[in-house]
Amino acid sequence: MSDAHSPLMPVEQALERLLALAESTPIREHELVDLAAADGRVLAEPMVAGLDLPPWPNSAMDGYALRLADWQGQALPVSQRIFAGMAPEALQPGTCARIFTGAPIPQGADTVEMQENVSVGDDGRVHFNQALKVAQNIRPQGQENRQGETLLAAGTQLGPIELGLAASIGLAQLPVRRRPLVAVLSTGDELVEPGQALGAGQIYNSNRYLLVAWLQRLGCQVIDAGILPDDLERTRQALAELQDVDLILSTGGVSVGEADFLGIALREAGDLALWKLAIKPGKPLTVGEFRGRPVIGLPGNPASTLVTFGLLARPYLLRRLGVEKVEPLGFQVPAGFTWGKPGKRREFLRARLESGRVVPYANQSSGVLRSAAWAEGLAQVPEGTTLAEGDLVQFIPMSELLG
Ligand SMILES: Nc1nc2c(c(=O)[nH]1)N[C@H]1C(S)=C(S)[C@@H](COP(=O)(O)OP(=O)(O)OC[C@H]3O[C@@H](n4cnc5c(N)ncnc54)[C@H](O)[C@@H]3O)O[C@H]1N2
Ligand code: MOO
Repeated sequence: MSDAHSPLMPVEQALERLLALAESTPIREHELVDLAAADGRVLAEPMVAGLDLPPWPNSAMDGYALRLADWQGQALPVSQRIFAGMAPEALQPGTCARIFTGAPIPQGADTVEMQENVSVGDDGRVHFNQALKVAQNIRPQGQENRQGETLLAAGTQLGPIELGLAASIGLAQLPVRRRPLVAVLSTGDELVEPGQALGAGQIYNSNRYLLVAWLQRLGCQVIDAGILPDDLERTRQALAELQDVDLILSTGGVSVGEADFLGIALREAGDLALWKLAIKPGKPLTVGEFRGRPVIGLPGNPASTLVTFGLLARPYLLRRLGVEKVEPLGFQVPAGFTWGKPGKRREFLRARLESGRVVPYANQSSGVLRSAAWAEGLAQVPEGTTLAEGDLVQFIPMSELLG
């Protein structure tokens, strides 16, 4: 437990602790899934090529294949036509073969000339108009990979590129870690589901939709536990219904308010710590366990939910699945703004790139989710610093966080 006067925890330390927790509760079970269903899943074993790719030398151009040693400048007759998908015969000595892109090079040929550089005589013979070099325009067998090579490490997050690569070596299914089962809880008597009428003092529950969609992108199976009422007994009942989940992920009720029934109910049968992080938005974060199940409680302000999930809960979940590289890629961009007052917390500004400079959304309140919809990424203003225009700031594209 930390009190109001304890120092704020640097985000690096929070991440380190969460990753250590993740490594102590890995989700190891595997399943085989069809490629078409494997997007967003995490590879459970190294992906090893069972064949050379390409499996045979093939033409990189539409043109003519010949054996360079057979050619002393004379026109060559065409002895066969080879389309992609055909199995050619060996090249007859003293001839060339008409060949198309992707078609196998016939045995005996070692050079391909593109059709733009030849002329075909009335007798059908092919005149090669330029100097030729052996192996030109030929994609050699195994140029992409050799049989037995590991193409993807275990722990790789699968996306369109990895799935294309798996297909290219003929794999129809891949072994992946099972989907983490995550229960999403929203807390707050003020919350109403979209589609319903708003009463006095009520707002729509936006965090639930943000998190459910995001978790699904990360390959999680989500139990949507809905909105918890600000009522201790009903909160206890709702928690009791969560069986065998890998993570209880809540939003709201983690600050110092008086209606933190989720926190009370979780503590009765678990162990929770309230961290105060040196980041803005996203200062309060609850971390612990309930009946042996891990719990992460994110702050309720929507931009705080976004930042803490993206910077902390996402890497935590990925590490539980064995993903090594869990931190988002960022790069340095000149600031298109000034920052006059050094802060105690590192600011993660919802920002855009305009003419190569970082421009923050005008209203950075943690209650304003629109700031993130407008933004292309998060720009970091380190704690204790001021910034002049043109100073470099770290920028994390939103796309790095969302998958
Ligand atoms: N006295 C103090 N007050 C607050 C502190 C503090 O240190 N001392 N910290 C502030 C910071 S920073 C944050 S962040 C918030 C965190 O609040 P909680 O996580 O306890 O969340 P709530 O109080 O339940 O809600 C905050 C805010 O977000 C709205 N909300 C909550 N859930 C949702 C949802 N599912 N969809 C949309 N909006 C949601 C809620 O209505 C509140 O407006 O505490 C500060 N206070
Ligand atoms: O940390 Mo809170 O998220 O600043 O509003």
